[in-house]
Amino acid sequence: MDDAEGFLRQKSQAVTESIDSKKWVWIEDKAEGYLSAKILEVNGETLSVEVNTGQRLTVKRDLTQQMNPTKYDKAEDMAALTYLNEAGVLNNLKQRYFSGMIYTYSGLFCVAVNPYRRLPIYTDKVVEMYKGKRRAEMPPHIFSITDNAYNEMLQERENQSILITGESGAGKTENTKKVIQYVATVAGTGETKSEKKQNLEDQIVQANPLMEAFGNAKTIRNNNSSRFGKFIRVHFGLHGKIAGADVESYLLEKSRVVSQTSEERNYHVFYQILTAADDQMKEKYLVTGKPEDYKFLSEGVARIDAVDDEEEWHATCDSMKTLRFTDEERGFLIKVVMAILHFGNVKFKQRPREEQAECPDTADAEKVAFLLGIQVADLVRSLLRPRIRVGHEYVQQGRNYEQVVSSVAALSKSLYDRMFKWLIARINKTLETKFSKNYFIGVLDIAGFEIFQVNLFEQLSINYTNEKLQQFFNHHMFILEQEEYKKENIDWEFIDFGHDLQPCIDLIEKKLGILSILDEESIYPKASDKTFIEKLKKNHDGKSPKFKLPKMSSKNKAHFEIEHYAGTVGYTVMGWLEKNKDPLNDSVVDLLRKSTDPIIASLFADHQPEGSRKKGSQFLTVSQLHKEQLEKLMVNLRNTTPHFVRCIIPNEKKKPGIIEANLVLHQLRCNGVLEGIRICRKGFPNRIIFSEFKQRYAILAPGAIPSGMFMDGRKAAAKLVDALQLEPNEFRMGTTKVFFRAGVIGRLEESRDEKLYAILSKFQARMRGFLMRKTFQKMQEQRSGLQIIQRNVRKYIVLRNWQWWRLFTKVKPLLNVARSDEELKHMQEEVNAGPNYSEGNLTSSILINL
Ligand SMILES: Nc1ncnc2c1ncn2[C@@H]1O[C@H](COP(=O)(O)OP(=O)(O)OP(=O)(O)O)[C@@H](O)[C@H]1O
Repeated sequence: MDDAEGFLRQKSQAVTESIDSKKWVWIEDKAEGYLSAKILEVNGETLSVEVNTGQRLTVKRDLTQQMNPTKYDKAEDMAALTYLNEAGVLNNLKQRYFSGMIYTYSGLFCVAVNPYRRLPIYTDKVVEMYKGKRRAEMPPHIFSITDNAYNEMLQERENQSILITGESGAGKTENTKKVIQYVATVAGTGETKSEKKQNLEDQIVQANPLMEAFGNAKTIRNNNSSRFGKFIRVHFGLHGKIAGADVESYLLEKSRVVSQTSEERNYHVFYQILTAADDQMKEKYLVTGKPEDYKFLSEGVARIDAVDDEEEWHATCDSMKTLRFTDEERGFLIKVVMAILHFGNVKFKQRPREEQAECPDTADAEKVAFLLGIQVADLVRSLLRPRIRVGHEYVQQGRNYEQVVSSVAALSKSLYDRMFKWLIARINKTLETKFSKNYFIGVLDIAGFEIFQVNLFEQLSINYTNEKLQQFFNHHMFILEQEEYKKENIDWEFIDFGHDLQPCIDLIEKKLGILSILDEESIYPKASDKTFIEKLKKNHDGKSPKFKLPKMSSKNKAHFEIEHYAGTVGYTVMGWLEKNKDPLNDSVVDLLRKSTDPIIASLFADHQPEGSRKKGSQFLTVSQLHKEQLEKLMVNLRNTTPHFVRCIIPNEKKKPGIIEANLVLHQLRCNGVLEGIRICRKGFPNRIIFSEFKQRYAILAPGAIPSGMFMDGRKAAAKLVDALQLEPNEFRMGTTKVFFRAGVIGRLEESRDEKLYAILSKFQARMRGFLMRKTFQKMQEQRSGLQIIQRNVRKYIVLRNWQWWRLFTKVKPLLNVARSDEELKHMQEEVNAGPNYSEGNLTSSILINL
């Protein structure tokens, strides 16, 4: 794994101090989320604890959360935690994040925390490592999710989807790109590319930078924020090779085209073109090259640190080339983008004493007309005095200054929106191939649940989408659980967790629900935001369980509240009817439909002038369009096996290594991770196969399973469960596994730890005794040895000066001398006797003499 290793799985997990989890708890803290505290004393339901900051407190047991034993530290799948609680989940994510491990599983979810730094975990080598590996085999990773989806698609012959959600800046787009990178590498067509022809996988990869140039912008939270949702489907042939792709986009943020806050920017492409424009381009598109010269750009910042817009534009052009855009198509995009800038600069004035605006200087309008292929006089007239239909006749209607300015903004927004949709359709055209398509993997990159200070129509749309996606998740989880329970013949009253969300979804989308009342009011000529609120109250106040009116004291001046699964959100009704109707100046649209540029003419082909909208005709409000698109998405998703990725933004400073606990907790709540845990707790989240259960917990009831004789796993497990005296509601016996409610395994683990502790202490005591006895015996032997030595020494000291002894020591050497004289004589005789010596004899004689 090279460098990647430490960021995926750490071999020897740095278990700090092994703590006894029964003596510790988590207590809530405003700043840190949760603090660890040591229990000093238990008084019934109150605990006196010492917090890790040194502070001593008395807290109610209910307000604390149990701590997981250290062996669960940095758990790769949080569903396995003994105590599934908020504090445990937060702590686990935090510990892993600080160790550089950004991916963690939480049951069906893969949670990804934005590292805000480049990690070496997305290289081709890592792709190779994950190829064909099961989820449990490898550390958590987006590659693992993708690979599993890919293999499941091939094995089960089913379409797959990967749903990536999260707040702005949480890393959705980065992870989406990693999914695409993975499939392009693993399942590429392998076609060689040439100067002229790029291979399909490159085209799919390159679609992203192009969409980002037109659909991404700098926001306070994210320098490259996608201001639209997307569902990218990569199609595969029978043998798993890429056979094409398509993209569906959702809810582009149009308001950004005409105004931004002071720290934000318009879409990247505006700045890219202006910065990269050479003299020839400036002349062709009549632009100055300076963002500050244009009203639609002047409110925000012009540059992003460390981003070179000119370079980015070249990259955008390269992507267009890869995707085979013609010069004409590229020109069309530049023309529309620049025309919008000029449109913002057209100046209008209110005529004194008249409800009529005028355009004193048409220079900018001329540029708009030139670029859009229409006549300037027609454009100005249509803006100032549009033709509207009254009954069967058309009449010219004067417009005041505000009306004209607002219709310029609406036209600019709509022009951009339609151009963006054209761009997506154009990308799809290139990614469409003749290869046969058997399955697909769809990646959904969509904004997560939003709770802001002020929540508007946009928030309702996105929260409604997330409510549907969460229902989809709950339902899916329920199906999987049900399948497992059914397979195991478990006695269990089924609950469809998806139903929990139905009342809220009904409140929004059903007949007489919020969206249908909004639509009704949008058609009614005398309706306003106020009448809409009144109608909402009349239909839902006190009648719908999820609809509430805010308390008078509420700070954010919301008009109504919805109790979503992720929390209660107060919505402020401001311009909702207008946003929903999204009216356009039909006269200008008519002009555009007759543009000399065929692509511009095609943009508004499906537009229906307001006067000609008949009941039951194709005209759709914004909310209807969204609902329709969402329904299509849900149908698509229901036909797939889903995989869920939840991205988390760790802090608002865009910096690595910092976790803002409350921010993370809020997201865990909003993105359904905690909801998933809640569901887990309702069922039997922990399950162990019989043999493992017997092996691990037999120690708790030693006599329960007779040793030395065969007993089948189920029977043995049943006997063991019996002996453990578990409540009937705490477990279920399946056909291969025992299922437990949340927390039961934790208790068993604790008892097992206690038992092991007792056995081990006994064992240790015995061993210590044995060792001590051995040491004692040795010491005793040493003592008697010492005594012998001492006795001898003492004797020697006494003997040393005894006269007889001294005489003996002196005489003894003399005895030796007499003996050696005799030997010498004997040898001499031998020598004299003759030369017949053997070598051995000689040597021994010499040695003796020596
Ligand atoms: N896995 C990652 N590795 C390195 N940096 C990352 C990773 N994920 C996110 N980032 C950093 O965070 C920034 C924001 O991520 P990204 O644009 O994917 O967020 P997002 O959830 O798509 O936000 P938005 O909804 O605003 O588009 C990226 O530009 C990148 O700098």
